[in-house]
Amino acid sequence: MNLRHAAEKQNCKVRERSMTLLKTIQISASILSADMANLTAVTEGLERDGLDMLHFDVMDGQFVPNITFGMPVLAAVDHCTNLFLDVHLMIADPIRYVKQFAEAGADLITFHIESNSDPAATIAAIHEAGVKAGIVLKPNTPWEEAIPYLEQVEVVLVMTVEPGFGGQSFLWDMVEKVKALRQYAQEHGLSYQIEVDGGINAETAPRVIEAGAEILVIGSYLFRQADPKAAMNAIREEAAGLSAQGRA
Ligand SMILES: O=C(CO)[C@@H](O)[C@H](O)COP(=O)(O)O
Ligand SMILES: [Fe+2]
Repeated sequence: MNLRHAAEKQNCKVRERSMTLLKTIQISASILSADMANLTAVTEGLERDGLDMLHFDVMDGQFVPNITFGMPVLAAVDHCTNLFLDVHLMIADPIRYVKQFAEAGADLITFHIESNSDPAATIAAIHEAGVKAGIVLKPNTPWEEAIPYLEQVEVVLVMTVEPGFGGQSFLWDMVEKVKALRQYAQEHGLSYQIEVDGGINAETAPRVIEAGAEILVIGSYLFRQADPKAAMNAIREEAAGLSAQGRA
């Protein structure tokens, strides 16, 4: 019995997942900062609050110094939510696990260009599994290294902290990287979306939105909020304001 079948045995609601990768700001909540003992309740609360995606930070203790969770946690959450599941693989050899994460319910799989897997083959494997694909760039990796893959991916994830841990401070230099990737997409008629991850909060969100980011991963800031719905809406309103001014 595969993971999907195992999880289907749980009496969770039937998925009716909408395609959420639209040209609007999307908030992806990093469950790294969530109360893991109450993940189902946390997920249901955020879904009610209008969250767009759930972000799974998968770490293997090799590619990054931390270890988190894998397919079983994803599969369990998948069958209890309609939210779009955004899986960020911080693992040494992502291509080995693509099929398993797809079966566990991933809607988007992003992997690091700095990992050991061949990027083109990994993107192809993700697409073959019926999942959207994205490449991730660490802060010190020049954005130009992504150029050979930009026609193939749906998402480019710009790390705005060093991968490995939640709760770090935003690296302001990364705003220029987002701008460069947005400009490249415009100049070449490409449709990938730019996701940013790390240190996103009410102060940094407007700056990355202005630069061209459309998917914001938010962990510690969101889970610190007494009213996450209000916090998400404030960021969306700010984005709408920037857009109305022609700044986003
Ligand atoms: O991928 C990572 C860290 O490696 C992130 O997804 C963080 O978990 C985001 O957390 P905050 O910086 O928002 O607390
Ligand atoms: Fe992440």
